[in-house]
This record gives sequence, C-alpha cells and structure tokens, in this order.
Amino acid sequence: MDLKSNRTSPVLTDPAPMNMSTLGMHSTRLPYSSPRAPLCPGLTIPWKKTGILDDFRSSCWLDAMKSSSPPPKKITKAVNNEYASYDADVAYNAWMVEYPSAIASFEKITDQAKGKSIALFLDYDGTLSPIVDNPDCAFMSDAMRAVVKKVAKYFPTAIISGRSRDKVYEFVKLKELYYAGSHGMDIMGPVRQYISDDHTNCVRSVDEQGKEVNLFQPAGEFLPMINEVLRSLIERTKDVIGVNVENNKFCVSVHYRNVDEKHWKTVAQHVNDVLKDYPCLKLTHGRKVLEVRPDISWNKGKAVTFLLESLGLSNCDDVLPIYVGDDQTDEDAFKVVREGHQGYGILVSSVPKASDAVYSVKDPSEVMEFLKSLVTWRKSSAL
Ligand SMILES: O=P(O)(O)OC[C@H]1O[C@H](O[C@H]2O[C@H](CO)[C@@H](O)[C@H](O)[C@H]2O)[C@H](O)[C@@H](O)[C@@H]1O
Repeated sequence: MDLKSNRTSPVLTDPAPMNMSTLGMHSTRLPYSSPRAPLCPGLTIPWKKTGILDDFRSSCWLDAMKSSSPPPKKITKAVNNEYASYDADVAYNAWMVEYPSAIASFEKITDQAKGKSIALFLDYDGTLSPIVDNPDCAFMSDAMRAVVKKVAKYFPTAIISGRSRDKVYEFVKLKELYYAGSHGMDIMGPVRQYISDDHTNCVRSVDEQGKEVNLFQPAGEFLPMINEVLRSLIERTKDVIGVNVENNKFCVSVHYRNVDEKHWKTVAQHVNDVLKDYPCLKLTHGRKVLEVRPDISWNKGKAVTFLLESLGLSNCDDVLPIYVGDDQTDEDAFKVVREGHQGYGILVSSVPKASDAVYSVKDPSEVMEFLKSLVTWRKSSAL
C-alpha cells in the first residue's frame, strides 16, 4: 500500500489545503460579487465579476471541518466499541508501514546524517505542545523547552508556526532559535549577505537582544487588510458561543473547537460572508480552525527554503533538513525538505493520515524523545 503516491487507503485524510471552493464556499479564484473594489496590495487579481457564489454546498465543507482534527483513539475506546478500536489499531499499524516511527528508525536517519549538518525545523502547536481547547493555554512543558534548547546548541533550529511570531516566541522563550510566524509570512532569521530580487521584502533589523537579524515579511502590504478582516470576523461571529478569533498578524484564525457542531455551518457562513469582499485572501484548514491569509505564493515550505538560504545551507549536499509537524499546513514543508533537499519530514499523528512526511511520531512526547536522541547521538559522535 503506497499511501504517498496513491491516496486510496483506509487513511483518515486531513482536508487538502483548502480554499473556499473546497468548502463549497466563495473562492478567491472563482466568480464572485463584491459591493466594493477590494484592496489588493501589489496584486492583479484574476477574478471575474460574473456571479454570486453564496449558496452553500454544505456537506462538502462540513466534512472538511469534521475531519480537520481527527479524534484521538481513546475516544473510540471510550464509547466501548471494541471492533472500531481494533479496526483503528489495524489501520494505524498498516499506516506505520508507510510512515515508520522516527524513533524506531533513528539509526537509519542518523546514518543518512553522517558527514552532514542537520538543520531542524519545528512546528509549534500539536508538535511541541499538545492540542488543548484554549489556544492561549497551549504551553510547552519545561522539559520540552529544555530539550529544544539543547538541540539548538548542536543544530540550527527554527520554529515555523501559524501563530504570530511574537506569540510563538512568548510560548517558546528561547532566544537561540529562529522564528517564522504567520505560516512563514513573518521570518526573523540570520543576516544574509545576499538578498535575491524575489526577496525584496527582506530588511535588516535587530532582535530583542540587539543582535542583527533579517526580517522577511512577504505579505507586509496586507497588514491593514488583515486587521480590517480581523475586526469584521470578531464582529460577525460574536454571537456564536465558543468561537475564538485569533490575531496572528498576517493571518486570522477562526477557531471552532469549542463551538457546538450544529453551529459550525454558521461559523463557516460568517467567514464566507466576510471573505467574499476580499478576493486576495484565501482560507486554509487547520485543526478545528479556519485560517484566513493572504493569497500569495508563500507557505511553510518556502519559509524552510528561505531559512536554509539564510543559514547558507541551501544547495548543499552536506545538509540534512528535518521538519517535524502535525498539521495540513506542514505538508508544504514536508514536500520541500523531501523533494528539494533530500531531507525528512516527520509527521506527528496518532491516527493514519496521508502525508508527504517520510516518518512519523505519535505525539509531542515522542517528538521530545526524538529530539533527545538527536542530542545524545550528536554528543556521542563528537567524542
Ligand atoms: O503551525 P502551528 O504552530 O501548528 O499553529 C497552527 C495553529 O495552532 C493553534 O491552533 C491549534 O492549537 C490550539 C491549541 O492547542 C487548538 O486549541 C486549536 O484547535 C488548534 O487549531 C493556534 O491557535 C492557531 O493560531 C495556529 O494557526
């Protein structure tokens, strides 16, 4: 069963990177009707004003919302459905053949790393911290922080998160790392001497410690628009109990984890209503969250390439990038490290999921175990 090339398995698939059309909703690339000319900084928008796309083809998007964060196996067990639980275990074990445990395969990974520098890229939510109901309380443990600090001593390490860069730094609090927030649209990385033409938004700046850094914000012009949309989304959804609209600087996250499932459609309708005036924004899916972001050709994968370049580690045969993440938005990065840099993606998942990752771990505690092993291996190979 080849789940990577042929997605025809009993795998619980997260929705594909989604725009509104996947949800059966308004799409930024589809005909739409807008009451006013929307602000689209620096962009020529390829849309035609030929019709209104407000009708909901609801089963499609509801399915996508439901599968956006598969229930952990213990829920299956809690309802005492032994057969379902057994089936889930069989499916998981079959899936593990295609996505072997990064812990069990550790030697294989370090064999590949011999004579190479490892560059480490880590997602935050669901990878370094467990998924919790309140996004403001997604703290990482002190033990995890200590391991990440150690690992960063040996390997260049970056956090690439959907959160705003400031917020993810507040959680991680490690100055020795590089940070990319807003799904890679806000990168604070090492100073690079050469800035290519396609990175004109890259400016020299200083970090909180006064160290010179490069700040790259490819969606900088979208900031006023994103703030406008943030305010509209807060206003529109204020009566839906449990909705949480999060400001992630260049992205807005509309969380529905705590919304009664019967009101999910209302949430999506509100998001749709707001977004139809903004054809240069798009919607992607995270774990029980609708994420609104600029429709530019930039993602976590491109952020990985940018950081590798900044570190002087691109185009090198002697670099092994490893990216660890749990979410649909991490798939772009898995693809880039695998195809562009012969590296490894490690998917954090306790349920079968189609992915471009090569290896898997079950949960953040296994991420920690993997990182600890890297430190031990590096220390012993330095002897
Ligand atoms: O790229 P990431 O670092 O994984 O960030 C993706 C989103 O993560 C957060 O939401 C998710 O985690 C929350 C806390 O566990 C959970 O309550 C929520 O349901 C998940 O979707 C974060 O709040 C978002 O802003 C990020 O975009």
